[in-house]
Amino acid sequence: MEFDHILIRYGELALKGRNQKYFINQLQHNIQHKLKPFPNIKLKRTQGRLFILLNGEEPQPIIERVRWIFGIHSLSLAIKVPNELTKIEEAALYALENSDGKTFKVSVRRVNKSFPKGSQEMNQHLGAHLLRYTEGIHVDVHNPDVEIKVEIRKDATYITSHVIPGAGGLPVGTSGKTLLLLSGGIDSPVAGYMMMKRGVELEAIHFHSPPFTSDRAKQKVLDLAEKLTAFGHQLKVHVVPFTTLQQKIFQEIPEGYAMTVMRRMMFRISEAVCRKHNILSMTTGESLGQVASQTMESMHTINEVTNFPILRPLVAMDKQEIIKISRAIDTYDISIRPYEDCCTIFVPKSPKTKPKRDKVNQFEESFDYQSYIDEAVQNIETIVVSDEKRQDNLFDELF
Ligand SMILES: Nc1ncnc2c1ncn2[C@@H]1O[C@H](COP(=O)(O)OP(=O)(O)OP(=O)(O)O)[C@@H](O)[C@H]1O
Repeated sequence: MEFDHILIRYGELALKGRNQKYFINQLQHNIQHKLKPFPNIKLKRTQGRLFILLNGEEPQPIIERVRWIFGIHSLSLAIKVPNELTKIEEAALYALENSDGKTFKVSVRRVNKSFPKGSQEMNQHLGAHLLRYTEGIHVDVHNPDVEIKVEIRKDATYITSHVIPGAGGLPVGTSGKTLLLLSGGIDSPVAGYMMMKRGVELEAIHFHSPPFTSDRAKQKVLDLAEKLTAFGHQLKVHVVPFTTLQQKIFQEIPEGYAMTVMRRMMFRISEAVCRKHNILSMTTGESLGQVASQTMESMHTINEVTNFPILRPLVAMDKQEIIKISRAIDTYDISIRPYEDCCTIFVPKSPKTKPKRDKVNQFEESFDYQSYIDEAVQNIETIVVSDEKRQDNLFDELF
């Protein structure tokens, strides 16, 4: 006897009513993708559950990959036996003996109503059986060390003990797509992660100003993107050549307003990329009050240039909370590598904290920025970062 399956529970999905099928199909697709390196295993779907049939594979590396897939509520190693009482008894005993529990409880769910014993009767029967064949182990129905769960289904019975928490959220791909403005800093990768957790697929855009920002700075962004693929499949990173436009801004716009204009140009370019790739929103790592450009007035002035939704999942978070997540998703060490950001290189030490829309509009009239935008968009380099190299999704701290 051995644990030969992994049972996957998908909590929040159960609430999605008529859309449930669509959500589960996407979840199944995402799991299948992550399990490509294990050709022997099979993924099966029955009412309300997904099962991974291990076919002799070691379970631990598979659990490590699967538990980071959004939409999964929890996982358990499971033993599959025929719907026969003696087999169920044997498997329940194996599950209990392979746990460290000193106290236990049995919870039977009888989905298959043609099984002759009811759930309550089975609880008592299996509880008594386990007590008879073990020593020094007691029943505790309120706070057991281990809960032996028995699901009697149509095809077979599945017995589990430990419950491993999953990543929660919604399957990536079920909530549309957003364009993540990905700098090399701490915040924007965290913002990307938060959106993926709500089921949103990402493409990323990065504004690069060579030779003022180096290849190292670009590589840093690609490394961050690669970390984010742990939660999805692949990530397209659109690298925008930003030097000419930035230099022009620096020449034409009064110092205090250069930062605001630069952000507005970023959103204009991002919107063009969204339109081209059929993406309906943009996401930034802005958090209110964190720096001069992230005041309410500044957001108001910057937002004026686009009517696409700008999602700011970190807007009300403290820096410490953001850092905690960035450590947990393993982007922090990359984000703190020293690098040059296009925003900091050209921009004055003291940008206006309360930039006004009418003033900015007036300043922007000083040059034909649209031609610079068009040129930047035409020369975008798109790099696809995939999750193929990733085998080790070991971010323990969040859960
Ligand atoms: N070079 C860039 N390329 C793409 N997006 C950028 C770039 N610079 C800034 N952004 C976007 O603008 C947001 C605000 O940037 P800013 O530099 O003001 O803040 P930050 O707190 O340092 O953010 P981060 O830690 O994400 O760099 C970033 O979170 C990111 O979404």
